[in-house]
Amino acid sequence: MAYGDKMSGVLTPPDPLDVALRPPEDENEEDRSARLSAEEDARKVSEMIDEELKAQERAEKRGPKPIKVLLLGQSESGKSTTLKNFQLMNSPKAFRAERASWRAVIHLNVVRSIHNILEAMAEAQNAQAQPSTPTGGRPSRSRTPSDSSTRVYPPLTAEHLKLKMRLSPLLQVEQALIRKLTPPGSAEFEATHLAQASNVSYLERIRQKEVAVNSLFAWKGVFGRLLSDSRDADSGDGIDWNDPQASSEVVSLTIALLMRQWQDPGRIIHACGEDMIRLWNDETIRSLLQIQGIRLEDRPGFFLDSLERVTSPRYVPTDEDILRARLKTLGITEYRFSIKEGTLGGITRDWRIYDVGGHRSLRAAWAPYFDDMNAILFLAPISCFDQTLEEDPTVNRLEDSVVLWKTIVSNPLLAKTSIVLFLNKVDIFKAKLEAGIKLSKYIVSYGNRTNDFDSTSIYLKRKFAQIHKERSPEPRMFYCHFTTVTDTKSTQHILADVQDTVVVRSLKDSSLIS
Ligand SMILES: Nc1nc2c(ncn2[C@@H]2O[C@H](COP(=O)(O)OP(=O)(O)OP(=O)(O)O)[C@@H](O)[C@H]2O)c(=O)[nH]1
Ligand SMILES: [Mg+2]
Repeated sequence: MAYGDKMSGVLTPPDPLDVALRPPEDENEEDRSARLSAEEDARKVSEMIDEELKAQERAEKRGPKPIKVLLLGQSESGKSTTLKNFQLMNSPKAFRAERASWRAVIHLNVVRSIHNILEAMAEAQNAQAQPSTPTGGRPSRSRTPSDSSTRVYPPLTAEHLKLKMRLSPLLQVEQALIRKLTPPGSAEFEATHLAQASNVSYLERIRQKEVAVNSLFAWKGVFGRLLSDSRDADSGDGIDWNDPQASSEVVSLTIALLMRQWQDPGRIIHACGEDMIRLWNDETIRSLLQIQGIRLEDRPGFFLDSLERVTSPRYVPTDEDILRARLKTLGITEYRFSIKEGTLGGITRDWRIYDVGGHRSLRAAWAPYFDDMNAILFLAPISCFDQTLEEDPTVNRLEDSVVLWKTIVSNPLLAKTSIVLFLNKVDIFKAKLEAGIKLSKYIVSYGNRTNDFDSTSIYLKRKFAQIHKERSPEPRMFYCHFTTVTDTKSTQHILADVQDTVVVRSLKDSSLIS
């Protein structure tokens, strides 16, 4: 019997740990004393580690409480982008170690934009196919019920339709990326719910569909491997993607086969790169998008102007790319870091930044965090003055931010909390004003004041300041910054300022300084 309980006759496997640790049967005296001395050393190291952990625990109990900051604002206001700036400032190495994961998100953003274009082409094709509409190269009229009976489209050529066909495998890439990002239970397609609740057109619902990721799911880990895999992806597939001879049918079929074979959707995105560039630079396509009122360049996660770079097999996202990448937040993300406060004799303070989802359906989850925060960083994207909420197309986005601001500043649980306002997306705001979009058309109270940045920004800042003054349960300072949080340089400057303000306030509260 190799092992077991001889008395009962029942075989029980030997404890593998015991077997591994048991001294060899033929151990001599010299080996034995060497082994005992090594065991003694290991015991001492283990005790030292235990002692260090206990000391750390005691220091944490004695030391100052961590500073807690909660990021608030409507969906797409820039909360997660601000969190990324905090990470880039305070843990740049860890931030950059996650580049590979962001590459997948950026690819998803690219595919999403192409998907939007393909849908717009399909709508124009439908219009061209209407029996009562003249075809054969003459402009056609869309007669879909939702909108568009008066739209006149330029005709799509056979070349456009070939491009569309060759790019169709990207829809499978989109699904593959989404599946990786959002395994069952980790996220949801919000638009699936919206679609039933609202009466927006099918096309509009497709455009609204957006991937959201739950912070509980470690999605970044899923993509960690892909970057290194794709680095040496150039060889070995037997296909020369630069060969101009390759016919579209072969490319299309090959891509479909490779979809099954390859785990990295980046390869297919690379294979479709030239076609995507051709599609995006095509004048007919541009005017077709314009007719449908689609401005992809104003949407979050826009990378079509950098296609050559982001579809290259060796693409590694830059810091700016990561800040521009769009992934909607579900749940709550906590980010921890420490800062040495030089002015106070080198005390190290722990910081915790909390990022939440800003979609209306997620705002109920904010309240439990209110009673324990040192500061709220509230983001109001002022560029949205001419847009409506995705979750309720009857509500103006800026109006939603103002109402939300009122609710936050008047909340009694936050009476003693510092609130810092970021009037965000200043770059897009300026571009809209320069393009002649009038603030007064949407914010009627603005009246006939000049439509330049100075007047409009002062007006909006005053509105927010007034609400802050009138609605705060107790008097408190109004901190406000005009921001473009995708611009790391200016944002880090502002965040350093905010960090100082919050520290000073927290020290005043704990009476360490007066
Ligand atoms: N141009 C420009 N884009 C911005 C700015 N701030 C944020 N964005 C972009 O807007 C998109 C949305 O930003 P997020 O930070 O994901 O928004 P959020 O508030 O976290 O949104 P939820 O997670 O849905 O609540 C991202 O693609 C950002 O890159 C800005 O100041 N200028
Ligand atoms: Mg977010």
